[in-house]
Amino acid sequence: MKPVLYSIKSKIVIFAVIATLLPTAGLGLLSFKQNEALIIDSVTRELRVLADNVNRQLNLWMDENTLTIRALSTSNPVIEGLTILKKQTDNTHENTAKQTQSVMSGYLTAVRDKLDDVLELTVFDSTRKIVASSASTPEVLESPERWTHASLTRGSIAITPHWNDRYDTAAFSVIYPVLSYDSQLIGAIAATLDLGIFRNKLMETRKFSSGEITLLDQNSRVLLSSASGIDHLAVPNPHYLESMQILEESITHDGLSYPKAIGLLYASENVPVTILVEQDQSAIQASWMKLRNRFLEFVAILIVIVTLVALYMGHSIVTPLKQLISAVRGIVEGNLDIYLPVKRKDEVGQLTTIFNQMTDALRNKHTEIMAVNQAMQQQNQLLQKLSITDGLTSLYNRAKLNTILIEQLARFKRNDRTFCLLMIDVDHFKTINDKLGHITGDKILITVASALLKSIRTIDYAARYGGDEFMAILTETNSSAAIKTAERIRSEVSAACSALEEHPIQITLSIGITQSHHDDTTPGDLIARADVALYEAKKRGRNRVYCVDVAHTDP
Ligand SMILES: Nc1nc2c(ncn2[C@@H]2O[C@H](COP(=O)(O)OP(=O)(O)OP(=O)(O)O)[C@@H](O)[C@H]2O)c(=O)[nH]1
Repeated sequence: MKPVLYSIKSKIVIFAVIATLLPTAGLGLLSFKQNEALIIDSVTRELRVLADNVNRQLNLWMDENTLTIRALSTSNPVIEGLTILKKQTDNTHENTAKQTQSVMSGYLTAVRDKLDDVLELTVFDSTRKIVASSASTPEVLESPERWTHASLTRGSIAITPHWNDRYDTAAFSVIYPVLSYDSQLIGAIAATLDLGIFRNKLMETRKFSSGEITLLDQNSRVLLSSASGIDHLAVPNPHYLESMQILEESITHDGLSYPKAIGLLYASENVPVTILVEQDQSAIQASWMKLRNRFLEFVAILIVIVTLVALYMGHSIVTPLKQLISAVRGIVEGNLDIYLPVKRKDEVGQLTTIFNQMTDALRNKHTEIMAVNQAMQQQNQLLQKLSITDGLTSLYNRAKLNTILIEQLARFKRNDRTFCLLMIDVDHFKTINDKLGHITGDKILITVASALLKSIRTIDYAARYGGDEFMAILTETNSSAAIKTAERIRSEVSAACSALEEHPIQITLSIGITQSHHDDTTPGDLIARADVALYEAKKRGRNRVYCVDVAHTDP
């Protein structure tokens, strides 16, 4: 049996699977690559929109607070208080100064209490000395050297956002100049804003995206984050610090909010903070993996379907082929009574039809050949019979007689079983012929042959030696028994010829007999002795039997 791999069915299945798998896998890989790029692109776009949104919110928040503090810087209590203090400093009225400071502090406290975003309000005089504050111990602001006269006249100074331990929140201070009614710089007002309040806005913005938003200070430390569990002032990994320089570029990194993230850094316009937006990369990968698994499932199902179809196709080809092979084997073994039912109209059906036609033709030819064979056999048998038979009498002919004598001689030498040869001649047959004609002569010869055959046993042989001469071989018979048989022949023949319907005739026979001798080597030896015996019978007056092997009395 050949390996299964070489069968037509296996080849069809292997081809079908390869033909399905190669293009599907190729297209799948291509589409994965494109999908991956599309997903990353789409996530980056979403993060950019989110960062834009946060930036806008931050600007709005800053604008609102700027308006409020600007309004405060031009409020009467602040301007008048600073004007009074300036004059009192000049005139050194200490009590009045303290009273004015106290009034101003009360005013600032009242204002701060009304503003949710403001943690603390502090007023400085033109020498950058604190004169009033809403806080009992005002925040120590950055070195006053930074807010020089020139810088204040430009509008405002923003102090870098930082974590304020006292208020336990991310704070952001802004300083605005205070001008007198005649536009002289008489001091400044500093507002410390609560960035923590902005977290609610971040959370609102985050509703529209699955990304997390984190605000970083200028040292890349966390000020505020929409994600829970992020410590303030946590320092992101050094990768962030590098990324700070690559603003607006999406990066994949060890995230702050997620183990692996796609993130975007964005510099805020009005507030000196960096906006970091991040999205969980594993979630993106999970959706990609889900897509990949769907694709693999699809490919697996496709391969199963293709394999089943290929198996069915292979089966539909191989099964009829196997039937044909088995039928052809049957024909080779000689069974022509085979018919295969034609169930299909395709090439296999055509092949089956042709096969049936071929077996029909073979059957017909076989029948013809068998008939011819039989006729030939009959002819052969006839020829064989004719070759050993005398045409007129149907007795054995001379050639067969010769063969029988050879066999009998051999047998005699082998078993020492004596046999006798009788040479029989119709007396005066020429005269009969002449008188009655050859046709009647033939009938008489046939009658003599028939009577001869009746007179001997089935184990004996009778032959026509030629003309009116016949031979009889009596097996396992000695001379005396042969003489008796010869006499019986004579009387049988005589009786038969006398009883002929058209020409009853008196027929006599002369018979010469010899027994087998041990020195006989050829049939001729026996025939010669039988001939001598016949001659002697004729000589002694015909119508008698003479045996050379027994003593006869003289006639
Ligand atoms: N009708 C017929 N006659 C045959 C046939 N064969 C030989 N004969 C004739 O048989 C005769 C034989 O005669 P012979 O053998 O000469 O002698 P006979 O007349 O029998 O005389 P004896 O034998 O001496 O008594 C011949 O006339 C042959 O022509 C045959 O097949 N048919």
